Amino acid sequence: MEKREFRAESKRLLDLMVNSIYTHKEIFLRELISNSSDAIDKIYYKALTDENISFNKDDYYIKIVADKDNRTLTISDTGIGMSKEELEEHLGVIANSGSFAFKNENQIKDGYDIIGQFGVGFYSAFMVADKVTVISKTFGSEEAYKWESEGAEGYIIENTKKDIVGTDIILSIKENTEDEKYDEFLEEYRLRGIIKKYSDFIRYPIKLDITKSRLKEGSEDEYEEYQEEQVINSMVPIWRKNKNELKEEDYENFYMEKHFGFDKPMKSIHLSVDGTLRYNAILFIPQEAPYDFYTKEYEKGLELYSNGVLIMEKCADLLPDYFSFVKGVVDSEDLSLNISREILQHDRQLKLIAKKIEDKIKDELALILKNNREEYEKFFESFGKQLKFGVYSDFGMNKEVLQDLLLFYSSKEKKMVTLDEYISRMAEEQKYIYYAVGESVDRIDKLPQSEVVKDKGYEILYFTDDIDEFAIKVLMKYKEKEFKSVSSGDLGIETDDNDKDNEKEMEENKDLFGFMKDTLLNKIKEIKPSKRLKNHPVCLSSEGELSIEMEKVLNMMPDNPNVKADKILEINVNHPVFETLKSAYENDKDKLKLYTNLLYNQALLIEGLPIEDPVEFTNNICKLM
Ligand SMILES: Nc1ncnc2c1ncn2[C@@H]1O[C@H](COP(=O)(O)OP(=O)(O)OP(=O)(O)O)[C@@H](O)[C@H]1O
Repeated sequence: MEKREFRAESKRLLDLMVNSIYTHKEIFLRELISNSSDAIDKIYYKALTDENISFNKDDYYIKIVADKDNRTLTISDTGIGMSKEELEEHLGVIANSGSFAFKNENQIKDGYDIIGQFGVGFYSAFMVADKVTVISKTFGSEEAYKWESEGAEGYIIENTKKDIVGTDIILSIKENTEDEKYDEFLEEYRLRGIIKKYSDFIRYPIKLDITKSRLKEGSEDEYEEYQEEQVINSMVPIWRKNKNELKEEDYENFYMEKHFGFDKPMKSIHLSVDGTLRYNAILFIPQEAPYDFYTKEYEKGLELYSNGVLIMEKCADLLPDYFSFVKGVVDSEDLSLNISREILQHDRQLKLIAKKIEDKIKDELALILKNNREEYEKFFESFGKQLKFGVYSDFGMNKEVLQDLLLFYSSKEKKMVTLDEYISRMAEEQKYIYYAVGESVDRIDKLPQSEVVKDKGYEILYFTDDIDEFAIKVLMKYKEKEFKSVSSGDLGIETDDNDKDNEKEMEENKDLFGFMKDTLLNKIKEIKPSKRLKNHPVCLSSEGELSIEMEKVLNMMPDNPNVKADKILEINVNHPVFETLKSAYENDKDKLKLYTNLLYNQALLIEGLPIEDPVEFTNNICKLM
């Protein structure tokens, strides 16, 4: 059987390339600049291996010139250039990468950051140009050649003149259409923006003529415009610099330049990892949450570079949700990129980097917590909620990572404490870690439910964020100690005597409690003598997994699930009010109904729940008055 070769239909292929590989047209400049940088790298590499060639850094640069009158944009470089054959092979055959071949032929391994590998980037020029002219003179040759193409129809190559070795790529920029303003690729500010965005860390200077204005000579009020050549790119990225050479100020400036935030970062972390997986990263933990941090609009992610070229502005896979506040950049030459120079999904390297970054952030936060408590508390005020969401989400998968980074307000210490600090202060006989839920510290302080726990001298953690109790339910235990709400049915601190008393009271007043329960119909699950109340006549508690506070939070959700906690109305049988109830039961059942409703509504109010019928409530009070 005869084996035949596929014949690529170049025209169709080019069309496909131009129109479907890249999401943004502006990418063409990144691709052409990367090619120029590769071309200079190749001369540099040759100079390293051939002593007859000298490499004077100042002679190597990339220059961008926009000519609005002729609608051309020229990208020139002083790189290695292309011979006639190379023009033919590299620009005449789609998906033939001279750079890839160069790397293989010269067995280039580490340290030389040649970017090209697929042999397609050049054609992205046709996204913005209807004609592309390449004038090139290769290193060691006297001849120069011109390659020219209007895209699908093919190309021509002819002899031409060029003084210095290198390549000029001249793009005849397309006319504007209704949807697309190609003009912008001739504007200084736009070109500068694209260079800064994608090619800021190309290692050779990228020069652009910038229009400036000055007073005309001899005139006091007449101005004239003139052009000044400027290097646009920063060249050496801060993350490739030696840590010892950098001051905190340098990191702060970078943070500002990158618009990571308006605050100063709380912490900057510089990672330079060498080994099987090589990468550099600069990470920032901000001090303050951006205004949109807790909204759906906020997008997490780190800037991702490969060999100094921007691949992705916000690579979400590099950060877990609970550290979404972290800003920064990661640069690695070991990433697998796809043809449009985007990162491959599920890239193994990326996963490894992400894991290291996560560990590093966690360690840094733990260190700040240990060594600079005040600073950590400020951080926690901004981002604590996010850490608690982290404990709660993914079925508690990350609780181990996060539990020691949590802070809660303590009834005893009157400040934020860690779970570990709580445990270290626990009384020997204390079974649980107690918490109370409410809107604010002040409100929780006044909760009647917490009286017994406080009287015992036990510390209570105050949960004032909606997420708190949900997170704790997922955590379940900390160092073998379970969490217990002060409003839960069984607090685990009563003595046996107390229990017996309660049973006796329940038995003796069975009919009274039965009548009160019937009065409240299905509003409560049970009514019983309280084991926890001291000075207050009533309170509400709950049974089961869903607490009253959780009911409140869930019912505030947009898709209001209308859940109900199993509520218990607890009556303080040692309070004078109980005597009043008993005598009403004997003498005036209507009054007892009134009292029961009042007490129930009082309990709702203390709990921060709305009373069902405020008008009836106030009328009832008036009746009694
Ligand atoms: N300015 C230049 N100077 C010298 N050679 C160049 C230049 N631009 C392109 N080339 C040659 O043309 C080849 C094809 O370029 P192209 O941009 O299409 O692909 P690439 O850079 O190799 O790979 P990628 O698709 O990953 O960018 C390059 O590999 C290189 O050999």
